[in-house]
Amino acid sequence: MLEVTDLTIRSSSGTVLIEDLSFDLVTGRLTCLIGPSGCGKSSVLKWLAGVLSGELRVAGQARLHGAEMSLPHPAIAYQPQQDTLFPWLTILENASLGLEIRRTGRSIARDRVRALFPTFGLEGHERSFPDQLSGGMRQRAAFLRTMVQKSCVLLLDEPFSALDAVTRLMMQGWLTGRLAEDPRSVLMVTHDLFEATQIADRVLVMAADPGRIVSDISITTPRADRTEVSLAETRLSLRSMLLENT
Ligand SMILES: Nc1ncnc2c1ncn2[C@@H]1O[C@H](COP(=O)(O)OP(=O)(O)OP(=O)(O)O)[C@@H](O)[C@H]1O
Repeated sequence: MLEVTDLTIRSSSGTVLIEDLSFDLVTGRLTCLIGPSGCGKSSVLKWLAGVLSGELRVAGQARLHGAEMSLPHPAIAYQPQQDTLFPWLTILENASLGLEIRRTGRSIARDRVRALFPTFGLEGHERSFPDQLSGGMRQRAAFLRTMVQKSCVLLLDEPFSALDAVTRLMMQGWLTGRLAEDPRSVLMVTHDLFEATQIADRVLVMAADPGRIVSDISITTPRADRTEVSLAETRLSLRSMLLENT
């Protein structure tokens, strides 16, 4: 389990961007983080990933299985909002980079990643460069790069925002299926309430000025029983919370 305690982030001028944020991420559970634009969702992920701008002032602690962590930490894999693929590397090289950095041998890493290219709709593009692919394909390559890492915590910042509706459903299904086989803690930012209620075990709702958690909702309906209708009430209540806090 990953625990975040009393996270406060201030700008260099002292403005409080995020105040006293505390939450935990349980292994095998997918937590969605929602909230109005600018409330600090990406900043939470960036801090946990160890890539928050150095000019921001941060207080707070992260613990993994009870032990304090220094960030960045190899137990955490991060997919930023932008795909951040290196333009001079092929899609295969980009997608296997996370594994290679963590010392998986190059050919093993590439074989492992190549095997998933069909599932991620990237087959035939192993040697393409990022600027030869659509935004959705680049996002799937970045998602693949994150998912193949063996890290026990995954931070996903709007991982499906560039995907068409059908591909998005396929990737959501793949993610939840993968988590069932190989449980990890997932914190995923989304602006899509339907997505959140379809795949999350829990939804954390943030408000802005300063960024803080205002609601923590567990979704216990089994995923197979989740439909437009069965979770309509949950979506309505999430929407009202967002409207109240925007
Ligand atoms: N380096 C920085 N210096 C000063 N302020 C920053 C910096 N980075 C982010 N902020 C501010 O922190 C706040 C939170 O930004 P953040 O990107 O985390 O929000 P968000 O909820 O992820 O937004 P969105 O949903 O639009 O992606 C914003 O007010 C933003 O302007």
